Amino acid sequence: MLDSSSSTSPAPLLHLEGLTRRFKGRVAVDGLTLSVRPGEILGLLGPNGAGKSTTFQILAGLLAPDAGQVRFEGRELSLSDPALRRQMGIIFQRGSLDDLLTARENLMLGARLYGLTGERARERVEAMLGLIGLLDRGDERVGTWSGGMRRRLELARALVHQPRVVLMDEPTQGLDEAAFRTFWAHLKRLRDAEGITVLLTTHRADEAEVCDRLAVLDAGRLVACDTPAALASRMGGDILTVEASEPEVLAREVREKLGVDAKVVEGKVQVEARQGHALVPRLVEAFPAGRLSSVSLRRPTLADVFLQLTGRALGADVPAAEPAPRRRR
Ligand SMILES: Nc1ncnc2c1ncn2[C@@H]1O[C@H](COP(=O)(O)OP(=O)(O)OP(=O)(O)O)[C@@H](O)[C@H]1O
Repeated sequence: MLDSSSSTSPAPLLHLEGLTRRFKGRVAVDGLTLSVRPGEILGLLGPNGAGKSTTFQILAGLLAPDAGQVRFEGRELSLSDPALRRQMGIIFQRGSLDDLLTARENLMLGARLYGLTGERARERVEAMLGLIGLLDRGDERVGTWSGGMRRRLELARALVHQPRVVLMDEPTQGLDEAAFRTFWAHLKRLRDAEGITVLLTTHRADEAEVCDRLAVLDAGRLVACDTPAALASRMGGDILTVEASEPEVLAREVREKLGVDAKVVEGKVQVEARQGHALVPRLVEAFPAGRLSSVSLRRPTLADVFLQLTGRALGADVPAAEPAPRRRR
């Protein structure tokens, strides 16, 4: 079962059933079935080309699926249905703020687009500015703002009409570590304050770690869906990484001499081992001085989980001409 956490789950707010989209015969999204629970932050995780943006665009009503359906609170809805649109807030990968307007004006514009006017609109604009910690900056034009402040404002604008679901396509793309952390602190605060459900796309392992659940996509297919902790626990133990001048040769020798499964990942020899610390001295003893440039040990990340699930690094693109691999279990 791909969605291994579904048995105890509440009724889904949003349910995708067999969503499929092809481009010139090539399948970008391949029979995607996925439930998003009320109040959760669900991340669609996968490398470039996995089908995340295509899924986002289908849900945002920008692209028609070739097959499949979407249910909102159990009702089948067309993705262009205004009733569904009003329940959604959307943040696109490329920002869409008006640089010549102030933060308040940008939010007011967002409110008006969804039919909010007068005192109600003003109340929502002020509440949103407060929740993203920018109340005292509201009268500044946003053209000069940092990437992190702009993303927070986009988040506030997506929520100004009180949607139930927020869709975000790579929301923290290009943000530095500090801006990334601040964005997520505000996202979680807004989720709690407004009771929203969030579906986002990401290819960042650090962003995947902070989602409540992850749907792992590879070549348009769902390969796993679970909490980050449950996915990480699928890895047997520690990750030992060895840098050396001839990694392929070293990996073969490590397999032969130590009887462990060593492979080359992004130019370094990598071994997954239950007792990683016990392997370090064996490794150093087995190879003469100078063969190994460095040896390091760490806990597995979601990038390692992705590699194990798909045989592909999260940072790598899905090759355009490659036929979709067979589904793994
Ligand atoms: N408009 C299009 N025309 C043709 N092929 C497309 C189009 N949009 C997406 N594709 C192809 O569909 C596949 C999935 O792309 P998609 O953009 O959904 O992946 P992604 O996981 O979002 O990657 P990225 O993070 O790079 O956006 C890729 O092979 C891509 O080249």
